[in-house]
Amino acid sequence: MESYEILCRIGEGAHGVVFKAKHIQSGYHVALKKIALRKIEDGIPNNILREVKTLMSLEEHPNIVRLFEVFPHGMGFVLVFEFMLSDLSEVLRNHSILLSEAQIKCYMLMLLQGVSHCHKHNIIHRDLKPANLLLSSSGHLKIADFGLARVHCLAEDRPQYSHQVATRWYRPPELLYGARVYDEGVDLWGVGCILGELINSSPLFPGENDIDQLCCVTRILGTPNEQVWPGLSDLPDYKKITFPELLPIPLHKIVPDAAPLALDLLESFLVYVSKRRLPAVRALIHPYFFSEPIPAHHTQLPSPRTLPKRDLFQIFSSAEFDPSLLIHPSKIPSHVIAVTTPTQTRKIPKQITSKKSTTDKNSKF
Ligand SMILES: Nc1ncnc2c1ncn2[C@@H]1O[C@H](COP(=O)(O)OP(=O)(O)OP(=O)(O)O)[C@@H](O)[C@H]1O
Repeated sequence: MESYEILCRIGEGAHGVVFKAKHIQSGYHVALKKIALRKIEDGIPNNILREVKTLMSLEEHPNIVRLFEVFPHGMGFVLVFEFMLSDLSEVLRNHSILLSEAQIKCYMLMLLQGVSHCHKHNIIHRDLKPANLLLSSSGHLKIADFGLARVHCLAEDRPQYSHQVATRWYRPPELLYGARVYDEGVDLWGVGCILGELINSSPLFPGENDIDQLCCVTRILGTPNEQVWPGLSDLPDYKKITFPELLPIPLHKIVPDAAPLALDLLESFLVYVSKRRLPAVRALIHPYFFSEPIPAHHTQLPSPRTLPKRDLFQIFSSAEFDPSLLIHPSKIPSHVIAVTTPTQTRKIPKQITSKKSTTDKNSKF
């Protein structure tokens, strides 16, 4: 730990706190994930073991976050990652950013390159979502959070996997129906959801619970049956859930801003049968990426530095935040508006202002 100087706290995950730190010798910034074990006998949490094993086994790749080292510390240990400024969920939450088609293509290329690298090494990430796609100061997108990743077994007698993986909005239908045997298609569904979200600037399937999640999917793809999805009725939870017979809605009605080739790519990921989803390595040569507008260079992406502070978003969207306490702009004396920027005209209630100042340390920027 003496090699690092802690600069600030970035955030907290299920198993530990993440800090921004400086590697004293090189001056490089890193992210330290401190994992504290409550009792030594409990051992290392499975998620952490998976993350370390997966990242150690993967060859270095520009679109996978780098794990520099792991060392014991106190009652736990520390994972040292390359430091990333932001993540794709922050870009998507920022409504002042309207991504161009060329920029969306650039994000998708980087995502697919990372996914294809994982799949080439038989690793299924199982939790692809915008918050796990970190962005570096140079605009590179890197897949992070391999806590749910596992090595995909190609043998016939494959072990059964947990179906409680992948954050709900990005969870594929086979997992929602309780499948225990699944493949890389799990990640390709997530990739499709992310592409749709980048184009629409809102999630494609924002289910409120697991059943509602399946409803969101069936409303768009139509109610699945044995014809479109052979083997569906054998899935563990198939009989527990019945849906009215719905016909699919053409995707161009759901993603109206998508160009024809973008729709074609999207359609090739969002299919019920996992094996029919377009593999990442083939998606990389889809005509979408070779047609005008060509993908932007990563330096032409919105700079994470220009994104508003993460904590301000968290305050405005938190349960404690009472919008009725905001003063309507028409009620603010004109001289106040004249000297403030648009975001400052939002009057922040006292207790929230103080919350912000305490959490400000957590900001990534
Ligand atoms: N390499 C990194 N650089 C900068 N920030 C990071 C890095 N890795 C993680 N973070 C940030 O640290 C915070 C905690 O991350 P962590 O991976 O521990 O948990 P999580 O993904 O938020 O949740 P969970 O543990 O449930 O998966 C998040 O805000 C994440 O974006």
